[in-house]
Amino acid sequence: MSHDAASGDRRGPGTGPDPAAETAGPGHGSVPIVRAEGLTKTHHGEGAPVHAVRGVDLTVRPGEFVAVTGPSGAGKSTLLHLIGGLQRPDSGKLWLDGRRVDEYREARWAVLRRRSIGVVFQFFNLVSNLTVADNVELPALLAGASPRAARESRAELLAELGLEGREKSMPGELSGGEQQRVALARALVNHPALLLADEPAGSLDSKGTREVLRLLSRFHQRGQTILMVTHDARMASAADRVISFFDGRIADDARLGGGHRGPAGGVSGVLELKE
Ligand SMILES: Nc1ncnc2c1ncn2[C@@H]1O[C@H](COP(=O)(O)OP(=O)(O)OP(=O)(O)O)[C@@H](O)[C@H]1O
Repeated sequence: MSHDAASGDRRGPGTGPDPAAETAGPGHGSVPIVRAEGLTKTHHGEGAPVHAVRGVDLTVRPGEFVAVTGPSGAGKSTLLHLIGGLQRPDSGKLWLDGRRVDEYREARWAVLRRRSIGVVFQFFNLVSNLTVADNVELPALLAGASPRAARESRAELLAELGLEGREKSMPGELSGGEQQRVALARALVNHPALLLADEPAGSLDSKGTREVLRLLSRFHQRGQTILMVTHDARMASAADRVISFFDGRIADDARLGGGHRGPAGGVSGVLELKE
């Protein structure tokens, strides 16, 4: 990562440092991985405009596992897409690891996502004509890893995710649960500061759901920051914070007592966003 976020980016208002980070101070936690202020997004489809996200303020600190739940159409996926730069907000500000990103153009977002944000979707979105190994190695190579390093990271992750021996399989030959584990490996291969998961078990049976839940919890316990959209109360209960989203707004934001509470501060230097 450049030193922008850590030292304060002085390039002007469009790229300035997160004021929350500047005022955080010792004992108040480290630089948030995500900070959104007044984010809004309206979709203009066939019918009337849909106000999917209506002024969201949100801070996610390093190591947190945050679940966003709410009824269908509440705007959960839109919020996730705004945070991952897959859609642009109409207004509001967004900082990732202290760096102002809402005005980034697509090329810059692409670099940021490749290096620092892992994304898993409900329907896996694997490249169907690439092997499992190539699906996982590709983002590492695109991010500049040597072929050898990409191979090593892929082997380590696939072993960890119980997919040893499936390297040469094509995605279509795997079960849904296995495909989602490959998608998880792909999302994590560049050690992203932030993992975004949009209904990661939404198309899996109960065994696949348990498996994804177990893996997300394991990565979280090692310090992985996760923001997950889910309908599933059991999935949400694995998080240490649950945000209820309703009609484009945060209706409730609750910390769960039992789950692992990620390191509240001091790890930004480890889990920093790389650009
Ligand atoms: N690209 C789009 N064009 C037009 N309308 C959209 C678009 N994407 C989402 N919407 C609408 O915006 C609203 C919020 O959608 P979104 O997918 O963010 O909600 P959600 O809470 O994730 O729903 P679900 O749980 O069903 O996935 C819905 O009414 C949806 O139909």
